[in-house]
Amino acid sequence: MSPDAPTRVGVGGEHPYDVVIGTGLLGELPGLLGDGVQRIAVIHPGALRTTADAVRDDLVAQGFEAHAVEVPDAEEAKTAEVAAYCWSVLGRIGMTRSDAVVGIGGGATTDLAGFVAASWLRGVKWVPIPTTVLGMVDAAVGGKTGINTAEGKNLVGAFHPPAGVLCDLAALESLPVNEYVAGLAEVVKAGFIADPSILDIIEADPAGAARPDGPYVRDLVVRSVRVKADVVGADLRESGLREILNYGHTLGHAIEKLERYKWRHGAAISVGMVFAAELGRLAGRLDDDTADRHRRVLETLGLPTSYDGQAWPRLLDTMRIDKKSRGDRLRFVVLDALGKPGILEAPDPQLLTAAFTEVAR
Ligand SMILES: NC(=O)c1ccc[n+]([C@@H]2O[C@H](COP(=O)([O-])OP(=O)(O)OC[C@H]3O[C@@H](n4cnc5c(N)ncnc54)[C@H](O)[C@@H]3O)[C@@H](O)[C@H]2O)c1
Ligand SMILES: O=C(O)C(=O)C[C@@H](O)[C@H](O)[C@H](O)COP(=O)(O)O
Ligand SMILES: [Zn+2]
Repeated sequence: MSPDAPTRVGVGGEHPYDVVIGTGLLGELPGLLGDGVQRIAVIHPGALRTTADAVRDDLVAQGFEAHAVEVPDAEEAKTAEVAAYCWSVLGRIGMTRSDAVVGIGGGATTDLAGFVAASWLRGVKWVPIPTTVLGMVDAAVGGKTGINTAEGKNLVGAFHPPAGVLCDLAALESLPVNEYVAGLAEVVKAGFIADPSILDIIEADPAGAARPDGPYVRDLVVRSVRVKADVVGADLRESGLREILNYGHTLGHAIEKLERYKWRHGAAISVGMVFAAELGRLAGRLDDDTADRHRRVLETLGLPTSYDGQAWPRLLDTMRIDKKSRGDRLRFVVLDALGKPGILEAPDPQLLTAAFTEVAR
């Protein structure tokens, strides 16, 4: 195998597919889309217009009828209004059940594109082409698609696995360093919940790990994708195991909402993971070293690990509508050891407050 050959990570389950990781992958797209596709809607934000146009032109050159559909940037795209705009474009171009959606961009764009694909005609094929590290290692893999509502993050959505995922690492060259670093929070998450070798790589050279053109990009992406693929291949619909991917997200999503989505997702879940580690420690489930390691590794990458102490009542209120909640019972993913996640059911409110005190500033 030549060093530039793409790595393919298989995602199992009812509708298996490949996550292809490498460079110069555009030629792989028709193969992932499979037979029978005539029309393709290429959903993308303005920031990725050049890339989307190149993909569209390439598809047209190969005989497809491809349309670029520009949507607002980042979290602004994850709204019912933007989804409705996309549905209206799909209607106008005559997209049928044998056609397909391609989403090009960060996790926000692929979450929207996947949701549009899941809901249009009750489900058409789609392929995400993630262009952020967060999109590659997490959002584009696993078929969790959705949009936000005024009440909170990702409250409307569907499980709709893609036909394949194209992670072209060359896209990361134009990604601002702060976006790259924010995305590393999900990489660190994969390290804590399942593959500690990820943490070893980062800790051995944090400056190198924090660079989108650094020496560990491919290794970190492949390892994190493997973690995600193993989990979602076994539990697409989050009936159990998949909840571990929500490590740090209960508080993280509440922070995002309070910040009106001006904080990056990765930054919010960075604070959320330190909170979850403190919760695990205070519940007597996680050892001190592993709990402390969270703050250390996240801070060494330049990620935030604290949040406004005054916000606790509002955060607590927002967390009640977290998807892991069951009725009045809050549920949190915590660690029992490195790589051993579990669920903390309905923790005592005093425990929650004590854990938050550890991240409050
Ligand atoms: N579905 C899932 O399983 C899942 C998993 C994790 C996160 N998410 C979601 O993903 C979203 C966060 O994704 P994100 O961190 O990728 O943020 P994002 O999609 O908001 O993108 C961040 C910014 O980077 C820009 N950008 C993207 N690619 C670029 C490139 N190659 N060069 C230059 N600029 C580029 C975007 O235009 C945007 O401004 C959140 O909405 C989160 O809820 C979903
Ligand atoms: O794939 C999953 O499952 C995850 O929980 C991955 C998370 O990183 C991601 O942010 C996801 O969108 C959160 O899902 P939600 O169901 O809590 O909205
Ligand atoms: Zn996430």
